[in-house]
Amino acid sequence: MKYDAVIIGSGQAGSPLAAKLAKVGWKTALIEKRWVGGTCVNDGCTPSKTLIASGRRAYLARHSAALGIQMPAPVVDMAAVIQRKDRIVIAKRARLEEWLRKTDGLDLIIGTASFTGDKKLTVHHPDGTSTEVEGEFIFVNTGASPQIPAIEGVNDTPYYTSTTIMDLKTVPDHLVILGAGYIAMEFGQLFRRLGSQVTLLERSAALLNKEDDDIAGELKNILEMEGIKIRLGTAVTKASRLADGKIELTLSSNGTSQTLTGSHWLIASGRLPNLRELKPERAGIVLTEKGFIKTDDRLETSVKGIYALGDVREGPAFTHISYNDYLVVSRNLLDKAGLSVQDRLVPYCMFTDPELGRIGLTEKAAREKGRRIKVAKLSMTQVARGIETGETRGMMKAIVDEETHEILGASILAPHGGEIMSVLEVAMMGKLPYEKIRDGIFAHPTFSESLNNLFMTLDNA
Ligand SMILES: Cc1cc2nc3c(=O)[nH]c(=O)nc-3n(C[C@H](O)[C@H](O)[C@H](O)COP(=O)(O)OP(=O)(O)OC[C@H]3O[C@@H](n4cnc5c(N)ncnc54)[C@H](O)[C@@H]3O)c2cc1C
Ligand SMILES: NC(=O)c1ccc[n+]([C@@H]2O[C@H](COP(=O)([O-])OP(=O)(O)OC[C@H]3O[C@@H](n4cnc5c(N)ncnc54)[C@H](O)[C@@H]3O)[C@@H](O)[C@H]2O)c1
Repeated sequence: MKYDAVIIGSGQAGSPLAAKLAKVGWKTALIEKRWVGGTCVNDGCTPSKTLIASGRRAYLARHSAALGIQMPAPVVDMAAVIQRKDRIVIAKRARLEEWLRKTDGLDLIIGTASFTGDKKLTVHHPDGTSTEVEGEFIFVNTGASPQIPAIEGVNDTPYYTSTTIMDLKTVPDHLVILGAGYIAMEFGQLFRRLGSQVTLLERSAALLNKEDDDIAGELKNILEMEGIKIRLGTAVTKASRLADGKIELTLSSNGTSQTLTGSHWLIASGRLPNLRELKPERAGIVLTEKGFIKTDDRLETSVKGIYALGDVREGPAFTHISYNDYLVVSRNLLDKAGLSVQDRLVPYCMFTDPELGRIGLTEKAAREKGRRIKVAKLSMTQVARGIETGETRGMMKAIVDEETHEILGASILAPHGGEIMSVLEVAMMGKLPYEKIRDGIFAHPTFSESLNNLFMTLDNA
């Protein structure tokens, strides 16, 4: 079958791109091997944030006495927690599938695509049949999957990934997590709040080494205060399953070796692109050193007419970035917009509690670039809204250019940190000098109002 556009993977770029191209009259095929919606809907943002909401309820119930409300200790009904997550995920996936199937000019093909040549693919369907497909344009949005490190014994030791752990029917006694990145932080806090003992094992000496030390340190304190153990500079050299079903990990740290036993093991050490089945080499697509698809800044691969979007490229792996990739590609192809992914603002939010909302440069990145900067900092203990709601953990931090006073970046470790960060993102989009935020009127008493106070700290700096 010949198409104008063939899109492989129905992730956060593939689905809207397929619908958009079909709508403007391109004969379009969207090939998906599993479930529409990809990682975000089925294994990522939607299920994890749904579970995290349950964890937060348990936490708030346990801490309500501080606000004068006495409650019995919460009982976690894990089966109900998982059922709620499944209901929300299934409904979201179903809505998306209905929309795709109703889109005129779009064929949703269920099966696994493999290149057979330049712009040619075979789709292997679940029933064992296959279809040959050809596209004038091809868009790869196949996403990424958990990376499993080559640790001795890993294949004979039961482990969970971020996908499989979201189907647990009982709360683990002791969850040991390999890694201390986004997934480890979010899931570590979630399971601690549901009642698990939690240990994070991170091989780097520093936590979240892309973030400023004060921010990473503050978050570490917050998680440790909740009872999570974080072991930095720790490598796992061997894994095994004990006779009682527990897992045993051999750890190496500072030249010494010791063992750690847990009831469950979650591997959260990064993700690798889904390319094994796709076989991009058959189309002559060049990969990066780390094995992701290499593109130019308009997302075209080394083969003209073949594009790569989302996590399958090397770059920030977020839903909103994949969606922005779709906008860049579609607007360039359809409107000749000349958009590029270079220098785009990349916001992100780690959904710990408090959240870490981030945008632009950190202090350390700005200094490494030799930028002349001022740094504004405010503890959440000084934020009126935080004091009133009993949520004073965290801090706000912003980096401004010493000369132009433009905001270069912000780290907001606070309740609703992602939302507060977005206020500063808009200021950055408009290239506002920080004084506009310092003197702007925000409703009282909101968290965002304290951005006045954050930038006031620069008055005497
Ligand atoms: C636990 C977790 C939590 C996350 N939380 C957040 C968050 O809070 N915020 C955020 O911004 N990001 C979050 N992310 C990251 C986010 O989910 C991804 O960056 C996002 O989904 C982008 O994915 P994508 O569009 O590149 O592809 P995906 O959504 O991964 O879709 C790829 C699709 O391609 C299909 N596919 C693969 N190979 C083939 C093939 N050969 N043939 C046919 N189909 C194929 C797959 O089945 C899949 O459906 C999270 C990720 C995880 C794992
Ligand atoms: N809120 C969000 O936006 C959100 C939430 C979850 C996941 N995600 C996305 O999913 C991606 C994957 O998350 P992740 O947590 O798996 O990866 P990550 O890259 O965020 O963190 C992995 C961590 O594991 C460590 N590590 C790697 N190998 C190790 C080993 N052998 N032993 C000990 N530590 C090891 C790394 O040093 C790193 O700190 C993220 O990069 C992010 O893009 C986003």
